[in-house]
Amino acid sequence: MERQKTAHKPLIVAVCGDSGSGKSTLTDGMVQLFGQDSVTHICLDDYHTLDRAARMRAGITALHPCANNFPLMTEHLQRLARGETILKPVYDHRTGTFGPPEEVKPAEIIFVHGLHALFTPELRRLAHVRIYLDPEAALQQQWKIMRDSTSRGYTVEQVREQIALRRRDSRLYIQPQKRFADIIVRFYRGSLYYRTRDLAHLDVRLIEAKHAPKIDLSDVLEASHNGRKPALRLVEEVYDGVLRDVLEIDGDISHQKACELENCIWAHMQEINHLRPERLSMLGRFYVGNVLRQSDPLALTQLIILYHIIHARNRLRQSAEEEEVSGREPPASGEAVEGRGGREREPEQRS
Ligand SMILES: Nc1ncnc2c1ncn2[C@@H]1O[C@H](COP(=O)(O)OP(=O)(O)OP(=O)(O)O)[C@@H](O)[C@H]1O
Ligand SMILES: O=C(CO)[C@H](O)[C@H](O)COP(=O)(O)O
Repeated sequence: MERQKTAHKPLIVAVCGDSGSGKSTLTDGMVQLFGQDSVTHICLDDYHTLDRAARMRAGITALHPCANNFPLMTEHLQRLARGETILKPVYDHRTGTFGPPEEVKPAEIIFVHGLHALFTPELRRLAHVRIYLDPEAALQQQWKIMRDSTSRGYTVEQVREQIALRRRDSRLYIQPQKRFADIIVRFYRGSLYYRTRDLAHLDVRLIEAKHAPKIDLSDVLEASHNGRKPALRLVEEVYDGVLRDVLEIDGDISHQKACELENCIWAHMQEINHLRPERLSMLGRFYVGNVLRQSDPLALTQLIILYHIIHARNRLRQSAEEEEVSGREPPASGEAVEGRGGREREPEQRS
């Protein structure tokens, strides 16, 4: 297998969540910002074992582990992590069938998004940054109906049926992955959404795991005061029984304030500031059917996650340099960077 010469060990960012939870929307903006040729982007839907018709015949949903090729996706991520090129299967959502495989080369940042991106211990070990998308359930349903009925060849009624059929598998196989995330991203409908019904003005919560490496947002929080209440707030909240840091972004933040806060966040990422003038408009983009829209809360969310990614990449580079100086082999992915001590609990495996 060809080995790609990358100056640094690749950093893997896993973006996990249920169907229609906003994984592609969140990830695409970050990928476009770097430029499609500068990062590697994998969607794990390509590792389905059955096409749409075969799944229907077998009475299995795409969320069930048996409908996905875990050995192949794991091997491919291991290879990319080693700097090797892979030949990846391709699943075409427009037709519900597989297309010809495609060659994928590793870049220094590898985005992996999918239903099961944090499902196995090995997938979690490979990921340096672990994100889980957990929008309000009614919102996710609205998003999925809109997307599947405009670009995946389903009628609205068929999408509703699919959602009902998948509920059990989502609870058993997808949602338990939440507990392995460094950051859970929760979009939800707040007061401005209810006044305007505009998806560009959703509220967001970024819920951090206790073990998640911290980034310094103190100046951003300071700048977020706008007279009444801050547009960005860091609070402590009990989530899934655990007290966590939660960063709240107000859906009614003004565009001017959002730009001001974005400036503050960019100032923390000097390494990628050259990307900014040309590609700034890539952040916050989402589709309502076929119509392209822009959302300030989404752009801020993507920028904060980018800040985490750049922070993780710097730590990875630093630990690689230290290993080189000490003459030891660099340790494998996630744990080396995060310095996580404890063992993870497994998602519940039921069938
Ligand atoms: N942050 C957001 N703000 C507004 N709308 C959003 C947002 N995220 C997603 N959406 C809407 O939800 C739809 C589905 O999102 P997306 O395709 O990103 O989900 P996904 O998790 O990648 O789904 P799948 O796993 O089924 O491919 C989008 O086409 C868009 O209309
Ligand atoms: O849960 C999903 C993630 O995108 C899809 O439904 C799954 O990939 C199957 O795709 P399709 O419904 O287009 O056959």
